[in-house]
Amino acid sequence: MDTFEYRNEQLCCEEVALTRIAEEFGTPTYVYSRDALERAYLAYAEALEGRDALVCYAVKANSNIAVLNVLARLGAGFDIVSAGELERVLRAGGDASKVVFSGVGKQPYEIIQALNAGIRCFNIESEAELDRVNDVAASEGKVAAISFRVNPDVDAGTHPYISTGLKDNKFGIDINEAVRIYKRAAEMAHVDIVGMDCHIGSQLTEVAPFLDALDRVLVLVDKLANEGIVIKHLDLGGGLGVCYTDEEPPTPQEYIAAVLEKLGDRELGLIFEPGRSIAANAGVMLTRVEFLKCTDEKNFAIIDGAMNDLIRPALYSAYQEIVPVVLREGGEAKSWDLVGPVCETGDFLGKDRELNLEPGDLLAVCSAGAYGFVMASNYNSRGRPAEVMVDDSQQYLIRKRETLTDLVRGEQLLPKDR
Ligand SMILES: Cc1ncc(COP(=O)(O)O)c(C=O)c1O
Ligand SMILES: N[C@@H](CCCC[NH3+])C(=O)O
Repeated sequence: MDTFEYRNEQLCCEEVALTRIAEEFGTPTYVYSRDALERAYLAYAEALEGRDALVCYAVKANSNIAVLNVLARLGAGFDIVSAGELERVLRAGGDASKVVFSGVGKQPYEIIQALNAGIRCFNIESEAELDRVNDVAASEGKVAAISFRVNPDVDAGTHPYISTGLKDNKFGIDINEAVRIYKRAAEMAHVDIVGMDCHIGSQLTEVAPFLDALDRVLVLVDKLANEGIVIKHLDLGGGLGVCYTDEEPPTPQEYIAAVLEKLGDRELGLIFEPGRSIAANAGVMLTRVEFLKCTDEKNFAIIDGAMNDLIRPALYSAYQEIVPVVLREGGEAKSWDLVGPVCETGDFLGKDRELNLEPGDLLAVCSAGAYGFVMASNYNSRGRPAEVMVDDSQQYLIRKRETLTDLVRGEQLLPKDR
């Protein structure tokens, strides 16, 4: 079954017509399919069956606790980048011992929280961060399990803003410095070296850059072994791309098969941190056409979803398919720019889209399950959208639309006498 498909001219998510969701919860609203999330996670888990391996879903891609809970119930681990994400994982019933903590700027309070929760491993991204983790663990009377994120200096062939494995990116330690830094860490009393990780970028559509990075990382694993430092697990990060339009990225099965082939009979535990490839195509954002405005130059469809709700088109010129929720007979398709109500010229969700539109039409912005709601903001004092999870023929509100009260929560006026 395709997750999102037309039945009787109506776009459905699993067994639920999206018009029903718009009627009940309004627009803009994010809609996720439980089944699609589960299938995407299981594609990784099943490809790794029988191995010492963990699939740590990258929480940043979609951190709604209902989404995390669906994955936790399947036994997923989680890749976090903040204390906030750890809190979400724990509230969602995630197992702390399957959590890895990535990110270049972990704060002392975040390290303490993660140590006390009993996470599996800190993915350390600099020498200064190594010192901090060791000091904080010492002050807590603990030993932190650590891995270094190595920057292998390979070109992931993706958008420059989401490429992370090049020398001039801020991520990870320089691969040429790694032996020295690992040796320093081995001398420290409050860290325990367990792994090595790398993550070279996001939305990769070829296996080759992953394998290039793996080659370089394996050379390092062997060099360390010669120094008596044993790497127990390799964490290859996330990054596998999805189809937004006509991309043909490898499937998780193909990607993992290629990795396993390269690893041969090495005894290394494996961790993956997929985000986008689990969540992106499990979700759409519903939005409604408010007005149509045609000039000599352009046809604008003004919709109720905007860059604050879904920033990828404005930020990366990302293309996401936009399709009608109800297919219309009659009328003609024209080319439209789909623009939101935010006061920015860059506020568009799609440009030059051939659509047959009338005011009031519902549209679905596709592939919006990852890096959608999580990157939403309150810019222009717009409340963030609702989120709904579909499970077979049921729809569940998993995050309420923000109200005007939510918008000013935590703010206060200066005292009257000032
Ligand atoms: C360290 C790390 N792990 C995992 C991910 C998830 O990546 P993706 O959503 O491309 O799978 C990211 C984001 O790119 C990341 O920075
Ligand atoms: N937010 C990005 C991906 C960033 C990946 C996080 N390291 C996107 O929408 O494509």
